[in-house]
Amino acid sequence: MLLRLRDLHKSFTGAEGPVPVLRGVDLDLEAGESLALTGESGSGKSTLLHLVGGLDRPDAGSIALDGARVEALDDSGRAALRRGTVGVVFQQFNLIPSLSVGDNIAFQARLAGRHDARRAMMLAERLGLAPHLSKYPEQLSGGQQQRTAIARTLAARPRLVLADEPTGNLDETTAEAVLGAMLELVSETGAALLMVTHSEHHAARMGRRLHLHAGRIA
Ligand SMILES: Nc1ncnc2c1ncn2[C@@H]1O[C@H](COP(=O)(O)OP(=O)(O)OP(=O)(O)O)[C@@H](O)[C@H]1O
Repeated sequence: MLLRLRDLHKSFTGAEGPVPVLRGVDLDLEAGESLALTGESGSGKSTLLHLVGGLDRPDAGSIALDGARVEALDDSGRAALRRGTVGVVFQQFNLIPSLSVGDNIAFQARLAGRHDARRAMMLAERLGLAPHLSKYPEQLSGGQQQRTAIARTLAARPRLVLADEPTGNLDETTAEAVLGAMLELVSETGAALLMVTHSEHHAARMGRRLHLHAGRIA
C-alpha cells in the first residue's frame, strides 16, 4: 500500500471555537491507482490533500506514505517528502517568475536529482507547451501556466501525485486532453494519483472515486 490514512481528524479555529472539518477519514491507495475525491464545497477535500502532502498537520490519526509517517515528520522531513515522494498540483501554480517555462518544468526534477531533458521535452509536447518553453510565466495564459505546473510535477516522477482540480482553469476540450495525459503519464511511472474534482465526468475517468461528506468518506 502506497498511502494509508487512518482515523484522520482536523479542525480549524472559528469565531466560536474549533470547527471540525475531517472527523475520522480512512483511505487506502495503492501504487498505480487513480482516485477521484469529490465532495461539496467546504467538505475538506483540499484540507485532506494538504495533510497528505505534509503542508499541514492533522490533529489526530495517521498518514503512512511509502513507509514514512507523514504526521510525525519534522519540517526538513516534510520538505524532503515534497522534493522526493509527493508531487502537488494545487490551484496556486507557484511558478518561478524569473525562470523560463522550460526551466520551471525542470525545476522540481532537478531538486529531486531526476532531471531528464528528454522526459521534460516529451511532457512539454504532450501538454501543448513546446512552443512556449523559452517564454516566462507572465507571458502565458492561465491555462498554459496550469499546464506548466502539471508538467513540472510530472517531470519529477513522484510516487504520489496530489492534484486539486488540476484542470479547473482549462476549457472542456483542453481539460479532457490534459486529464488524459496526466492519467497516462502517472500510470507509465507506476505512480498513484489522488485528484480532487467537481466534475462528475472527470471523476468517472479515474480508476476509483470516493466522496467526502460530513468529515468522513461516505
Ligand atoms: N487554514 C484554515 N483556517 C481556517 N479554516 C480553514 C482553513 N483551511 C480550510 N478551512 C476551512 O475548512 C473547511 C474545508 O475547506 P477545504 O478548502 O478543505 O474544502 P474543499 O472541500 O476543498 O472546498 P472547495 O471544493 O470549495 O475547494 C472550510 O470550511 C474552510 O473554510
